[in-house]
Amino acid sequence: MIPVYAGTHVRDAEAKLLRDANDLTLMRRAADALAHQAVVMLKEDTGRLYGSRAVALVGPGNNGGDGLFALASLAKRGVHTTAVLLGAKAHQEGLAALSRAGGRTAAVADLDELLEDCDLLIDAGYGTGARPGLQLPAIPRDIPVLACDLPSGVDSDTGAAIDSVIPADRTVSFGALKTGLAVGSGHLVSGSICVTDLGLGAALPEPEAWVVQGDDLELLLGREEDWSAAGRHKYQRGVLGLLAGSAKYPGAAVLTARAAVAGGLGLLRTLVPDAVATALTTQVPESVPLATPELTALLARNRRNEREGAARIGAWAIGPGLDDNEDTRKHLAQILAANTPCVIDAGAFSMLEPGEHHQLRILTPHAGELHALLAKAGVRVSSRDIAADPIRWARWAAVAYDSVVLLKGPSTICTAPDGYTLIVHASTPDLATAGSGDVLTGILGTVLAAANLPATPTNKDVVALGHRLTDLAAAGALIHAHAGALAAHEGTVSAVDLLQELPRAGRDLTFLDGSIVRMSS
Ligand SMILES: NC(=O)C1=CN([C@@H]2O[C@H](COP(=O)(O)OP(=O)(O)OC[C@H]3O[C@@H](n4cnc5c(N)ncnc54)[C@H](OP(=O)(O)O)[C@@H]3O)[C@@H](O)[C@H]2O)[C@@H](O)CC1
Ligand SMILES: Nc1ncnc2c1ncn2[C@@H]1O[C@H](COP(=O)(O)OP(=O)(O)O)[C@@H](O)[C@H]1O
Repeated sequence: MIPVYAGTHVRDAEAKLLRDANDLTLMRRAADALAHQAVVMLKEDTGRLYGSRAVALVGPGNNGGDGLFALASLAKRGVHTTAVLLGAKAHQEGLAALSRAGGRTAAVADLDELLEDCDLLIDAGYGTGARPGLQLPAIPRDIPVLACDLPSGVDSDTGAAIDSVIPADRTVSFGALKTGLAVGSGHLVSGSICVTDLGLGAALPEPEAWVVQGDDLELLLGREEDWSAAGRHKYQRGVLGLLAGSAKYPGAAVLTARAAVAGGLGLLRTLVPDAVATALTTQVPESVPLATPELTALLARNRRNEREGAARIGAWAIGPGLDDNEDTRKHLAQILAANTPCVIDAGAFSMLEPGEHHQLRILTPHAGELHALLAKAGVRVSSRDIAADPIRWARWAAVAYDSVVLLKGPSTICTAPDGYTLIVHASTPDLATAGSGDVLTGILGTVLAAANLPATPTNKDVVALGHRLTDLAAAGALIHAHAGALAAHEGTVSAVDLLQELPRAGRDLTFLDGSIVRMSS
């Protein structure tokens, strides 16, 4: 897992380590890393270094200073370098270094002409010190862009980006991975990210979150396999209850059920309306229907069997395609009262109330659903605001609903009520396809059912269990994302394609590092 820090915290840590305002130790390290990546990109794009052309947008602060020192280093290696000064002032030592190395400066008015014959644009405009109201020049899409610390126009604390943000092909993040590069639009415009260690160490506070990598799966699942695992019967492998589907959305229940079964469940019990039952019987023959009268008896028996380590239903997946009506409200109330761990999605949100409870719950909204959940809890925030600062609003909902929240989107954010947060990156935008979320709910249900969690956490272990649940949520999102990557490799992605890739995805992940983030020193 890669730790993530708010950009302003990294900036504070850097300031703590410097002896005085003229100390250039960290800036030189940052500039070296930037120049190194510029060399790599120039060689990749042009096949040569000597005689290639690099232009840098240079802002008035230290971000611009990094850019000037990096350009100076490129100029010494035979690159034609030009610094386009964005403000009235620029880093003085950086300017002097560039001039000594034979680089030149130009005004913004000259930018268009310079870009006509440019192999690489270094965006050293604004970094962690950017304030709202930036004015940025437009950059043609076909020019390779290397961002210094973060793309200009991205908020390093939240991932919000202004419309004129300069998207990068590659970003060199100094000192640590910043939140603004890990989530929201910032994640989408950063290209591949290279983190450069500046030795900030103890000067940094606790990480704000962690980006999960492909090879973290085993750790997140926390399975302790021993010889006895092979002797488990189906109830011990995990039994999932499914409350989903409606006459309008029968397919959602089918997708969730198929995902749960494909994930390696012991048994699936399905509580679905008649309109869905036939589809389930034919399309998921492994599932066993659960009739309404049986539910009460089974929930009661569950409590007894739990003590014997073989719960009749170890977890519930609730919501895909579900209708808000009297019957489903009654079933939902019964299931929630039984305190079994559950994943709650889509159609169930309108029937959910904020407040404390004694149940392990994962809620899986997208930004629109999070908006509605927060509104019900008295928090007025638009979907747009949520997209601009997703960690913050996912945390609000986690507290308001006393649940782990898995906020869906290009970066999936899993957060516990105490703020513990994991981020999972999708490796393909093709995951955003109808039914993809239903598949995720099925995967999460299986992961929960297999985890053998206590039905009623005591106050003593509630924080630790919140973390465990967050880990499991991230594990599910990781498997889902990897199934998406495998399906995308074959062509376009549908929810059924995801289902087909699921068995391979879980197995692969033990060996893969699917991250776009690399650590370097
Ligand atoms: N600290 C360190 O030791 C290290 C820092 N490092 C690097 O420094 C970066 C942080 O540097 P920074 O703090 O100087 O801020 P930066 O992002 O250059 O921007 C500040 C300048 O922009 C201006 N400005 C801002 N918003 C504006 C607006 N809307 N419209 C107009 N102007 C605006 C602002 O103006 P002012 O507020 O002064 O009026 C100020 O002049 C960091 O990302 C990393 O790259 C590395 O070298 C490692 C060591
Ligand atoms: N731009 C994107 N790139 C990658 N993954 C995405 C993107 N947008 C959404 N996703 C993922 O796709 C899935 C969509 O889920 P959801 O919105 O619930 O779909 P549905 O309701 O149709 O099943 C989620 O796992 C989400 O994280």
